[in-house]
Amino acid sequence: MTDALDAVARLFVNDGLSEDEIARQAALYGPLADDVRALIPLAVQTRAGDDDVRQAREHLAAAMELLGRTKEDHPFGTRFNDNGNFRVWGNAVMGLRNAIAPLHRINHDPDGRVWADFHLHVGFEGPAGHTHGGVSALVLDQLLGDAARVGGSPGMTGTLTLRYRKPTPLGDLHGEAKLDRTEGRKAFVTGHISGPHGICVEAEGIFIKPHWPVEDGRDRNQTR
Ligand SMILES: CCCCCCCC/C=C\CCCCCCCC(=O)SCCNC(=O)CCNC(=O)[C@H](O)C(C)(C)COP(=O)(O)OP(=O)(O)OC[C@H]1O[C@@H](n2cnc3c(N)ncnc32)[C@H](O)[C@@H]1OP(=O)(O)O
Repeated sequence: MTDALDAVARLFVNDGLSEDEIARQAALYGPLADDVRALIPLAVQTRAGDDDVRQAREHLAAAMELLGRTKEDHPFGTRFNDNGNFRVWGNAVMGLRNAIAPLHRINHDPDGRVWADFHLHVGFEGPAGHTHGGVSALVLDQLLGDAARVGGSPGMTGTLTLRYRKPTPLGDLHGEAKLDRTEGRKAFVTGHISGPHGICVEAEGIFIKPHWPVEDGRDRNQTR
């Protein structure tokens, strides 16, 4: 195992938390991330003047001082308990504790399709008024990877190919993905993002199951 893969495995931890404790932490830290998320478009759009911005920054500095008093010194990783309650709370796309994560929830249909309705605020802008192409790739990487996992072939992204068919607006969007087939350790997955005027980005991905044993979390809860 390489050092990098070793680090992935080390952050894959059964922390033995009770369901009550997980619920307590979700109720405590989820709203904190929501508040920070709400700040991002405000930083882009506020018209506040010198005094208000200075005051707001003092409040934020005080909040950062409070929050920084005790903290972990490593990324969140993947945590789970004996019930198979998996948590990826630091995940960039759907982490409950991650303020940049645009997805609240990924839904799983019985036929293996995974999908999410989500909202991209102005902090995700690329071309004027539209979604940054890298953000579409970010969301599709997660959706396609989750479809591979749900289909029983969890893996790292080997190749992700995108076709940007038309500009993706900001705002309310839909994304979905489905496992097409597997070949050995490779899972071939397709998906897309659509907006009010149809499909904007199509994706094909190859997800490769690492050599080391992976607990895939299939048929288990995976909370944001
Ligand atoms: C303990 C925890 C473990 C967790 C594991 C994941 C579980 C996921 C669960 C839930 C997912 C939820 C959703 C997540 C979504 C987000 C995912 C990301 O963002 S992942 C970050 C970006 N991706 C990387 O950083 C990969 C970096 N690359 C690598 O680590 C390796 O290159 C890896 C694992 C992709 C392949 O390495 P090899 O050593 O296993 O590959 P070789 O043995 O050489 O090849 C195996 C087969 O795959 C093909 N292959 C190899 N690399 C390929 C590639 N890049 N694209 C296409 N095919 C490739 C080869 O041609 C070969 O095919 P032939 O068996 O001969 O037919």
